[in-house]
Amino acid sequence: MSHGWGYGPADGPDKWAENFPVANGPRQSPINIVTKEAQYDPSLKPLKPRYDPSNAKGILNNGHSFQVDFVDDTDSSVLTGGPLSGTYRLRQFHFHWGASDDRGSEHYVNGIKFPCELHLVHWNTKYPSFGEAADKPDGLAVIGVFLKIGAANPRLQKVLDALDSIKTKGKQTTFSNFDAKTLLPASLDHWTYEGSLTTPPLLESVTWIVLKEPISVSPAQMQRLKGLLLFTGDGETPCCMVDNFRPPQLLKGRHVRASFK
Ligand SMILES: CCCCNCc1ccc(S(N)(=O)=O)cc1
Ligand SMILES: [Zn+2]
Repeated sequence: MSHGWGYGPADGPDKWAENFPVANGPRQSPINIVTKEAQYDPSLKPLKPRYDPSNAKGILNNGHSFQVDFVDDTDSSVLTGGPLSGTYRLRQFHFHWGASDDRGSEHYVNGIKFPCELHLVHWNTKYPSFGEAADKPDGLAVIGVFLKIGAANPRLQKVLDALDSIKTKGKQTTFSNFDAKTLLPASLDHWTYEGSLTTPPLLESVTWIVLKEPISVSPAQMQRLKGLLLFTGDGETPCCMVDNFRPPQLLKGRHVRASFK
């Protein structure tokens, strides 16, 4: 029994507003980033991700992506700087991807799609927990990183190698000693805007920080992502987890700022 939403014709993004009316709200994500309209903001501070590899906890197939979860009961893996005031704790990271390499990312840049997009999810420690922060306008901060087809990325390997043990929905396994910082590109130049979760409950609580520089992924590495299954397996016909991305949403008057000239 799926949790009511997905990415298929019957339960996909065009249907989400039926159960999650905020889908038509004023600050929905993702968006198409039109770089010429992004204003350079010199007041944006350098982005400071400080992650402790020992906080990595587990890896889970949640039925619509897979996520690597982190221990977030102390300030040992945090994000500060950029547009953020205060301290945001790393909670999890996950990916969105396509059935073919011509699509997969959630954000576009000047209409360009990437085959995959990585999201590192953080919550504002002014709130007592992720759950408390998740529905506050300044509750969450997500770093978006584009993946571009090219040379194999050795830093993805440990994550990809773990996928064989979480092939079906609900499966999870331990995943320890992983430095999420190694998934970030050399440059932390970014675009930033106020938006939302890109999956239900689509809460308008996310300060988005989308990095300009992509990281690489090889076609073979992309293939391994596409091998993940949606279903628990028993009885249900297995179906590959692909095209788990929401299309770009209306800006509705929002402005995107750039941290670079
Ligand atoms: C209140 C419970 C919310 C659970 N939902 C988590 C979640 C985190 C990040 C994103 S994303 N794709 O915007 O980074 C979507 C959904
Ligand atoms: Zn995401």
